[in-house]
Amino acid sequence: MAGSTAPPPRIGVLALQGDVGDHTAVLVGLGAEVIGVRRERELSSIDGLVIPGGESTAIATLARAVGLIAPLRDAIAGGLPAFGTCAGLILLADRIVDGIPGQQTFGGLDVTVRRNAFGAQIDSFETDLTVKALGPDPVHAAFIRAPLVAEVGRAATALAALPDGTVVAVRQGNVMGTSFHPEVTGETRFHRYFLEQVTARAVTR
Ligand SMILES: NC(=O)CC[C@H](N)C(=O)O
Repeated sequence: MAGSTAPPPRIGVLALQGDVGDHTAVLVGLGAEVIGVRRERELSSIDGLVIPGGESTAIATLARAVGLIAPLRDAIAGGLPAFGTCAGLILLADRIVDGIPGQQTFGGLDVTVRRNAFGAQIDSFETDLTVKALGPDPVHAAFIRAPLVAEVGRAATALAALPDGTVVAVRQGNVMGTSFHPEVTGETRFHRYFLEQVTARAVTR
């Protein structure tokens, strides 16, 4: 903001496993201050949280090992803006199918997500998507052993779908998730959109 003296938003990237560096690079490029989150105490100093892509089962197992599941769940339920890509979307979903037995999520999105819904790693693909919330230019999206949103609950809103209607991006208030990885294709508008939500919340607090 021109003439603004507000400090940059401080964004935590959950740094247990996954493409932490890709998200960090995009966020830093957009002017955010970024810290890696590995401990509960780090949650109290951040204005927003990004959950990277990677392997949701591994991230959940590590989060449990460091005692982060309940603190993350509480922080997100308490209004901490959160943005997850791929495995991050899975971890933000209230419900998952094709998880491993007992797989936990942090929740925040009233959706059911199906893991590995497009097949194996080798079936990964890239495509252009229309995302109205981000303007007219298509988003180039990379789907890497990606989940899909099988059901959008009443509290959540679809942001993007594949041509066959499969929902691949959702938002619910301050929580947003994408099946794909904008952070690996040079796409910055999702992160920008997220930072706008973070800043708007900081201003109204
Ligand atoms: N690229 C990704 O984040 C893949 C997600 C992974 N298949 C999972 O279930 O967690």
